[in-house]
Amino acid sequence: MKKMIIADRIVKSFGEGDERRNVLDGVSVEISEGEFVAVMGPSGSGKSTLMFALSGTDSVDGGTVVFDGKDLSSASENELSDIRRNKMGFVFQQPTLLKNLNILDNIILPSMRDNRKNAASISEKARMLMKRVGIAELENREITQVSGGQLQRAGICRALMNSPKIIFGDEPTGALNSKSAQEIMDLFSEINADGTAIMLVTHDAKVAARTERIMFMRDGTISSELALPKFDGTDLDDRVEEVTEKMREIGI
Ligand SMILES: Nc1ncnc2c1ncn2[C@@H]1O[C@H](COP(=O)(O)OP(=O)(O)OP(=O)(O)O)[C@@H](O)[C@H]1O
Repeated sequence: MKKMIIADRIVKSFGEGDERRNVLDGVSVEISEGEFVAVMGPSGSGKSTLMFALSGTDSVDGGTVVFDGKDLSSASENELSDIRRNKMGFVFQQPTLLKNLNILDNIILPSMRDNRKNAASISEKARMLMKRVGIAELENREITQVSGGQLQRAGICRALMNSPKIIFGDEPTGALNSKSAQEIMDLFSEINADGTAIMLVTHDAKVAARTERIMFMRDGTISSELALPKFDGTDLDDRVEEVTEKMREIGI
């Protein structure tokens, strides 16, 4: 598969003077088109920082990140926001939806700001996605009138509006009960089966077990990886056991 992200020895530091330290300490990562990967590791090991660096959300202090052939460190702010808007989708633990807008309007808002498409086709696409993720009947609901799982489905719709090449998820199931979390993971598996790459930061072995490669971070580096076959929906318990065993082995 063609490489979509090639990060070479990236360094990201925070703090001043003696306090300054490398939160990413020379990390090299490659993610292929259509790949489904997870990043695990202890709190503070640099997982979210890695995600923000690979997505061009944050600049790096050393090394390079090439996304879809473009070196992000030489891209202008406009180019970066263009790439993020058109080629990447973001899903967070708590979807950042606006209280005074209904579900549909929240989903279409970022696309509406981008004037290149017309409102009717944007709404049509949003309704198609809402149907696909099982929230078609909720388009007029306020965001306070739906469950956490339904809200996350809306967040996923919003992330899919521009048909991204990759979805970055930072603990996307972290605020959900286990049933909703598994349903959201079913949805991610389907989205990935359609060809969209997904990178999830997670503490949850059940989430990571759905992916095909887990990168384990420690102190700003990737200390080990675990490769798994593509998930076909059948052997989740065995996969979770394999991931849990690996976590035990490396002391997470
Ligand atoms: N903007 C920032 N300014 C200063 N320090 C930061 C900043 N962002 C992250 N850090 C520090 O970098 C380290 C790594 O943070 P990061 O959020 O990447 O960890 P993580 O592995 O995702 O942790 P968690 O599992 O708790 O979310 C932490 O020590 C954090 O305090």
